[in-house]
This record gives sequence, C-alpha cells and structure tokens, in this order.
Amino acid sequence: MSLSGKVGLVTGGAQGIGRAVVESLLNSSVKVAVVDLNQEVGNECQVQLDAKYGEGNCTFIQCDITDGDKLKDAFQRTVDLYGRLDYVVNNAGINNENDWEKTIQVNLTSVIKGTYLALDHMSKEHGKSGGVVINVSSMAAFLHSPHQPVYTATKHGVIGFTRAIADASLLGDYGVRINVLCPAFVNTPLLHSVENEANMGKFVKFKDDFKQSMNKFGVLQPPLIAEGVMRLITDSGLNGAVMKITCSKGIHFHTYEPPSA
Ligand SMILES: NC(=O)C1=CN([C@@H]2O[C@H](COP(=O)(O)OP(=O)(O)OC[C@H]3O[C@@H](n4cnc5c(N)ncnc54)[C@H](O)[C@@H]3O)[C@@H](O)[C@H]2O)C=CC1
Ligand SMILES: CCCCCC(=O)/C=C/C=C\C/C=C\C/C=C\CCCC(=O)O
Repeated sequence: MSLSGKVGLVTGGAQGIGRAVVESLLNSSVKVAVVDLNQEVGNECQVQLDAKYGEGNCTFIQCDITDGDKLKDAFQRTVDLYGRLDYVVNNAGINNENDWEKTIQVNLTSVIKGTYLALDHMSKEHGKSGGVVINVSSMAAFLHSPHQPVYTATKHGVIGFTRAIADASLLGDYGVRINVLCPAFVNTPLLHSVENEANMGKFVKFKDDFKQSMNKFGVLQPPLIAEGVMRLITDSGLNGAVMKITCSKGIHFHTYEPPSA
C-alpha cells in the first residue's frame, strides 16, 4: 500500500517513540509535521531528518500541546504547508507524579484535543477525505504500578476515550479510523527518568518495584513501536483496536469480553 502523497502529524515527535514513528512515516514517503515542546531537540531533529530524507519532507513545529490555541495552530500550519492531513499520532507524554495535573493535561486532555482537531481536518463530516488517528497509551494501563498512579490513570483514560470515539466515528461515518497503542517498557529518555525524584515525587521510593518489572518483562526498542503504528495506519480493518506490544508476545491485540446482561 503506497502512502506517498499522504501527510502525518506526530506529537512528541522529536525524540523517543515519536521520533521512530516520524522516521517510519518518512521512509514510506509521508510528509510529516513534528510537533514538540523541546525547541533544541526539535531543531536538531529537523537538521538530521533533512540530511537523511531531503529538505521539505518534514517540518518541526515548536508547540506545547497543553496550550489549546497553539495545538490548533500546529494542525493548521501542517495543512497550510502540505495541503492535507491523513495521519495523526497523539504520542507526546510525560510521567510527573509531582505535577500530576500537568500529567493529566499532557497525557489525556491533549490526546482528546488532538483527536478532535484531527477529526476537524480529516472527517467526512467536515467534507474531508478521512484518515487515521493513533493515540499512545501504555501497558501501564493493564499492569499498574505503585510508582505512577496518575500516569496509570491517564493511560486508562486514553484507552476508554479512544474506544468510544472510534465507535462514534464508525456510527457517524466520519471515515476516520481511531486506534490505541499500548507499548510495554521502551528504551527512551522517558524511561530513564524513572529515578528522577523531581518527577516521581514521593513515589520515587517505589522505583525498585518498577525496575524489577522492567527486568522481568524486558525493554523494547522504539523501531518496533513504530512498526506497530505503521500497521495501525495500513490495516484498513482496524478501528477501536487496542494494540499491545510486549517483549514476550511482540505486536498483538487486547480482546474484550462482550458484556453480558
Ligand atoms: N518509554 C516507555 O517505556 C513508554 C512510553 N509510552 C508512551 O509513549 C509516548 C512517548 O514516550 P517516550 O518516547 O518514551 O517519551 P520521551 O520523553 O522520550 O519523548 C516524549 C516527547 O514528547 C515531548 N513532549 C512532552 N511534553 C510535551 C508537551 N507538553 N507538548 C509537546 N511535546 C511534549 C517531549 O519534548 C519529547 O520529545 C508517551 O505517551 C509515553 O507515555 C508508553 C509505554 C512505554
Ligand atoms: C518513568 C516512567 C516511564 C513510564 C513509561 C511506561 O509507560 C511504562 C510502562 C509501565 C509498565 C508496563 C507494564 C507492564 C510490562 C509489560 C508487559 C507485561 C505483559 C506480559 C508479557 O506479555 O510479556
């Protein structure tokens, strides 16, 4: 399936999982907007990607996604620059149990806003040609840790929101498939912040529990997560899917029992 001519937007795309997703999209000839808070890492990312994929194929947009107006502008700039929008990956996330309200804003509220903005630009309801949204949750939504209670709550929230809005998209004939991705531990700067007391607050004392879990379940590399994202983009049968990626089972899907009366 050729993705050439399509346009993607990835939040938190300057490093870690987001950066791997951006590179997979560029490898598939998708033009990409890299939306990220970090100016320095974003500038570096732009230089490296221009050198590797050629100028004009991606653009770094500095943006704090918790600022609704700025996020809206980032979407508009992408469409103004590339003429359309087909894929949105709401990936940016933090783990700050000290400033837990910020964690909710970044990990959940901004994912909801990013999904609604994606629908504004892609839904058939608005005369657009459809697309795919991928919201990044975590295996933390299935295997909770005492080390990160609010982070865990946000990742549960992302799954619930995504499944419900995916049903709305199907029933409303929006032409947009909306799926959620739940990686286990991934080797990124975020994972290395596990011992950072400024972020983890009083829960830092439970870091050994977290580290034991990492040793038990292993640590994935970002390119495998990007492979999962590309599958969610290209498999036209997937809507409301909850993709899990773990060391033991690789890329697989969560199944829910149908509710009984
Ligand atoms: N690394 C891991 O073990 C796992 C990560 N995840 C999730 O994957 C996603 C990506 O995480 P990583 O790549 O590991 O993190 P990371 O910290 O390596 O990269 C996150 C990127 O998001 C950006 N960002 C943070 N706050 C932002 C804001 N307010 N506005 C715009 N950009 C912002 C950062 O500048 C950074 O470039 C997150 O949602 C995370 O919760 C899920 C499961 C496991
Ligand atoms: C500083 C904290 C960074 C948090 C990043 C994150 O999202 C961490 C996830 C935490 C837990 C992952 C949960 C479970 C581990 C993975 C797999 C269990 C399933 C068993 C298997 O199939 O291997």
